[in-house]
Amino acid sequence: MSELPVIDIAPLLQAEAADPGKRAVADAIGAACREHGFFYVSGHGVPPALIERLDAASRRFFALPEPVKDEISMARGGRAWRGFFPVGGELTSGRPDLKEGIYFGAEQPPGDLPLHGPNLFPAQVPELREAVLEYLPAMTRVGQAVMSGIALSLGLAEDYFRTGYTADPTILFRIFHYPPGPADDPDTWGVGEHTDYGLLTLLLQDGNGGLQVRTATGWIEAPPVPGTFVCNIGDMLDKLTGGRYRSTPHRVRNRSGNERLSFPFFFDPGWDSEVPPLPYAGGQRWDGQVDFTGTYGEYLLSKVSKVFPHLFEQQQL
Ligand SMILES: O=C(O)CCC(=O)C(=O)O
Ligand SMILES: [Fe+2]
Repeated sequence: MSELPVIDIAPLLQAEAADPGKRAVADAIGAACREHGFFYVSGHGVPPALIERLDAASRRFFALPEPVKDEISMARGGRAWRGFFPVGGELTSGRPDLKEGIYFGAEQPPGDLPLHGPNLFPAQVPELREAVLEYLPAMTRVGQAVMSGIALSLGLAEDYFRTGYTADPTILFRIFHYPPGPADDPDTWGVGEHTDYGLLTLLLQDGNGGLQVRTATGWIEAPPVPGTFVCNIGDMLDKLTGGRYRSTPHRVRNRSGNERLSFPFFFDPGWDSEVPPLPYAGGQRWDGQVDFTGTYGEYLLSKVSKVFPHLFEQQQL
């Protein structure tokens, strides 16, 4: 059993749901955000069959030989920042991670804007494209619903974010494969300790476990709970709330002996949006503010450059 709460967000997905139902969910979300900044989301409405298709297609992709996977390597994704990276290719806190993965974002036509453009999908696994393109809008809906609960919990109107700086959210989606690793090498992590940059992360993980969360009293596991996503607060929401809603460090080590897959979906402010302080609401002063000026896109670019320094130099973003 996990120490992190499971919150059924179904009322937040209903446009006409009675206020008291939404309010109770929002209160649970607010409490979880203040406690650990981590909770599980159930009642999210994403079909289990879609999740199964996504998982199966991803396993087929990662089982392909490396040269085939390299046909969609990030180097070919250019400034759009999409595609495959091999084990050790991504740095967290300056160290290579024991994972490989694929970066995706909202599917867009080619253009000059960094982190925007078409996704790279593997020709050998056509069903991956279908599953990802269905998953992104399904998760965007979940992201908006959780943000409506967060808005209510902050004393703001339910649609504060949805009609504001997440009206056209920045969506990043990744699929990670953690091969079974040297289980207890103290220096080797699937993902090293870090916090997430933005507003919300919604993580689908398979049954293998391995995600750990740093609490005031030490590291705890966030084990898989069937039918849920793990939701955690990013740095931006932490800053906006003056640290009341926590962006909590977490890390991954795959000790299962199996191939672990995870699917983090990042739900963040629009690329061109500025992120002003939250208004006075519900009798509460939200005196936090983000520590950057300019747009969310500029902030994100400065972060991503640290994770893939080589690519960043090549692409001259
Ligand atoms: O793979 C996981 O379980 C967590 C991944 C993660 O923390 C991230 O991508 O930010
Ligand atoms: Fe993370």
